[in-house]
Amino acid sequence: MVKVVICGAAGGIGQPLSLLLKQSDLISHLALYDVVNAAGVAADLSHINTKSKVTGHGKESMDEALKNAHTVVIPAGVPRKPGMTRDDLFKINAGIVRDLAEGVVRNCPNAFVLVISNPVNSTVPIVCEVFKKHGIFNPKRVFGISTLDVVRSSRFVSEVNPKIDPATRVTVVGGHSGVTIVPLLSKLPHGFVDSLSKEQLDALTHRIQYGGDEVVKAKDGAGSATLSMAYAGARFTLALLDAVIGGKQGLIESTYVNLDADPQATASFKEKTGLEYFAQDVEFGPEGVSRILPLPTVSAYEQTLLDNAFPELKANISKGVSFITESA
Ligand SMILES: NC(=O)C1=CN([C@@H]2O[C@H](COP(=O)(O)OP(=O)(O)OC[C@H]3O[C@@H](n4cnc5c(N)ncnc54)[C@H](O)[C@@H]3O)[C@@H](O)[C@H]2O)C=CC1
Ligand SMILES: O=C([O-])CC(=O)C(=O)O
Repeated sequence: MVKVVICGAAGGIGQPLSLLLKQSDLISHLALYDVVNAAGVAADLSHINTKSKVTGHGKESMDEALKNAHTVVIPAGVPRKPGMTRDDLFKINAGIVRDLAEGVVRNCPNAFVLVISNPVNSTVPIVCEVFKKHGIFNPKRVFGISTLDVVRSSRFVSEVNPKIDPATRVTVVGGHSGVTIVPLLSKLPHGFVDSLSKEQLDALTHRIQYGGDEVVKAKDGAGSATLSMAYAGARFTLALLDAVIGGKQGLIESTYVNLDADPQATASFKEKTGLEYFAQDVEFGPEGVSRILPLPTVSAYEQTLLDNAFPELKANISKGVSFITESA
């Protein structure tokens, strides 16, 4: 029995994400939780003739939704409007994510938890701190979904150089906001980076780091990326399930994790940077994180991007941590 719960399932991301996950035979029960309209979305999806059962759970039924879940995906919360940063969402989304994490503690303490709600750089530490407080923290099972940064990088790179297939994976490290998003383009084939002028490389890097803003601006007050995020979220969730349930080996995705998920691999990085969380390529295994891949040798250009990312990332992490440790 593989029960996957989507928290925020009736939202802009939640609906298409639920639709994509409904297509997977790895899932036997898709439980849709939202404070509004969960029943309607569930009734609609439940008519699709794939294997999983679909149930809807409204405002008062969080515990019922989360009971014995295998995997919990969290796109609950408010999205940005033009002029806002992801950090501006902290005020509302921090409490939403904390309450959902408390629900996980009560109902499915061994679940894999996949966080989409922004600001991811802070909401993942919030989930981890709630779990630490209750003595159930397993860093191999909590993930910040930064896959959209990888998806965008692949797409934008292929637009700059049509020789590069849009399915080519780009390693993106750091975090999920502005300067903390660090694409390692020097690892791409066909001498990709060397073929670009400094201006072209700057423009491409900026487009990847601020891709979210393009969508926020185009939607003009009606929210942020939902469809591309649902695609990225489904890709991540299904890769994890393929490894955990399907036993597939060698599956790798960039994801924002607590570095204790692989203490040996990350000890010297942690000591050098003082960071407890970082997005990096992770290989999945039956326990979730099987290993965190070593940070590849980076170019001087990428080292500067990393140096710019570290202070902001550190501030985002401590904001999330103190939200839990300094509350009564
Ligand atoms: N990690 C990433 O790459 C990305 C993250 N996001 C983030 O995802 C979040 C959701 O975005 P959208 O789906 O566009 O927003 P939305 O407003 O369309 O949907 C959010 C849903 O969450 C529900 N919700 C609110 N409070 C809840 C609670 N306490 N429990 C359960 N459900 C609750 C709402 O009723 C709504 O249906 C935002 O924080 C956004 O910034 C968006 C795009 C990419
Ligand atoms: O930009 C936003 O607010 C939503 C998001 O995280 C993204 O599209 O990468």
